[in-house]
Amino acid sequence: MKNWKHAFKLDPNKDITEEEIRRVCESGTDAVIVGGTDGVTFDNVWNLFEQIEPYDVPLVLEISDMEAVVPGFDYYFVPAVLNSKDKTWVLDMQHQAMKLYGDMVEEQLIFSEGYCIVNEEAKAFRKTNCFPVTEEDILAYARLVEQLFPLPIFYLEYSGKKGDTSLIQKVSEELSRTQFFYGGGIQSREEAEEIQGMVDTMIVGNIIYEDFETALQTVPE
Ligand SMILES: CC(C)=CCC/C(C)=C/CC/C(C)=C/CC/C(C)=C/CC/C(C)=C/CC/C(C)=C/CC/C(C)=C/COP(=O)(O)OP(=O)(O)O
Ligand SMILES: O=P(O)(O)OC[C@@H](O)CO
Ligand SMILES: [Mg+2]
Repeated sequence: MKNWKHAFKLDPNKDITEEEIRRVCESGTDAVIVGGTDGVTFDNVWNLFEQIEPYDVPLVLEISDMEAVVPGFDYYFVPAVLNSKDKTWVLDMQHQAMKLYGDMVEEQLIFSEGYCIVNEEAKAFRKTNCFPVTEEDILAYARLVEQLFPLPIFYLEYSGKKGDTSLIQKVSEELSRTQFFYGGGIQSREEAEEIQGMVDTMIVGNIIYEDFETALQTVPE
């Protein structure tokens, strides 16, 4: 996982053809993450799982709903939304889930992600009742995840919008042990190349559903 440069995020609540799934899995991406903010159910996660599982690519479930935890994935990522106003999204959901699934959790398979959601228009920002963050806030969250908590992954989430590259670079400089995930608004090979050098892992989501051929071009050669 440390060496993942690129991952596609497939949304269980969006339509994708079998042929597109094949091309995503064989694109050369380092991983496929299944995750979304709304309309994620056991059935639609299972449906994607069954279609992706036959391929060799590492397969991750990013859990966004306790009812939609499907067994069999290679890894499980659990978000904690650091800039949420509600403790629910930072700790309580995870606490509740540990009551339900705690005895099934295999430590090697589960990774927590410290999310900082920057784009105020993003569904996840609204759903998890986030407060707007300044550059100073973001850098402090990165330090928190690196030095104080620490968590294995810091996820700078712009979902739907491209982030500020000078800020991405500054975040990168704060992180050494923590894996730096960036996601949001990557819509071309050029944008992917620009961001690639600054982050450990870039996540490409919506463009898969908007312009499939361009999405495939975001995979580094
Ligand atoms: C049975 C079995 C195999 C068990 C395995 C055990 C296991 C791994 C248990 C896990 C236990 C656990 C700790 C679960 C976590 C529970 C949970 C629900 C936590 C809350 C997660 C959370 C904070 C979700 C909030 C939403 C969020 C941050 C989602 C991330 C994805 C994201 C931002 C997607 C982008 O949004 P999108 O939907 O694409 O938006 P657009 O449509 O606008 O594009
Ligand atoms: O959908 P986009 O904007 O590519 O963002 C990817 C990912 O960070 C969403 O969680
Ligand atoms: Mg999306």
